[in-house]
Amino acid sequence: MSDTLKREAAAKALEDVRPGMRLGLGTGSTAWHFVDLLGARVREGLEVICVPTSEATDRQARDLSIPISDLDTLGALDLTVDGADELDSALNLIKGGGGALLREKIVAAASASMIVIADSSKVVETLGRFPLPIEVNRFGLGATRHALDGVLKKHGAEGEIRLRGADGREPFLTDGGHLILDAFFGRISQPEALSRELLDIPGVVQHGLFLGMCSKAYVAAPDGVRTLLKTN
Ligand SMILES: O=C[C@H](O)[C@H](O)[C@H](O)COP(=O)(O)O
Repeated sequence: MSDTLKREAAAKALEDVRPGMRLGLGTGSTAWHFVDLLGARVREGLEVICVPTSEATDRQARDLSIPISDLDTLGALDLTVDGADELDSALNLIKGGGGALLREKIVAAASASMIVIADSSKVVETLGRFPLPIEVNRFGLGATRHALDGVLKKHGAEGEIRLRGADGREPFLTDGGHLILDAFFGRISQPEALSRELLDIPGVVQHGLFLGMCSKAYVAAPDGVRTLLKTN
């Protein structure tokens, strides 16, 4: 996705921001543009209070003098704007390509609504082409992988599970100090059941399926930005 398209989707989401809102700020290269544009509006006098979903977004927002708070102080938010790795027509998502899925899900769940900004290449008929990020505790990794293998098999996964960043280097660590396992499903035909089964594994901290959380998506393409709304 070109930066121009990312910025166009981000600019559209900015139109939904009202003075006084408590905002969740997403993570990733598309959310970066939203935070950047929001920073310009804050400089012009827009009053909002924001909760970032990662250390990276926290740094970006502070550099732009965007007022920052946290969920301990605010408890609930009005709106979260975030990117996604995949979205389907029901606005179910795969997120976590950048490893921020746990904080992103906590912040989105605390928000009255969630808007996703993305380009049209992220829209899929069935989720699962993008490897599903699964955040796991370091302790008991072998047992967690073993349990995950069973879940992947049951759901007809086309591929395997990979520990992120582990190819000869230190594995990738999330902001919460956990590991990420990327699971290659190919297609996820029963996302709700898969979500429950993953969360039933004690070593799984969270996964990147965001089901029923997103209310609206702005999808940018060369011929303009489309608005997708949650139907159910
Ligand atoms: O962990 C990262 C987030 O879920 C991102 O929002 C997601 O990976 C999309 O990122 P990008 O906008 O860079 O494609």
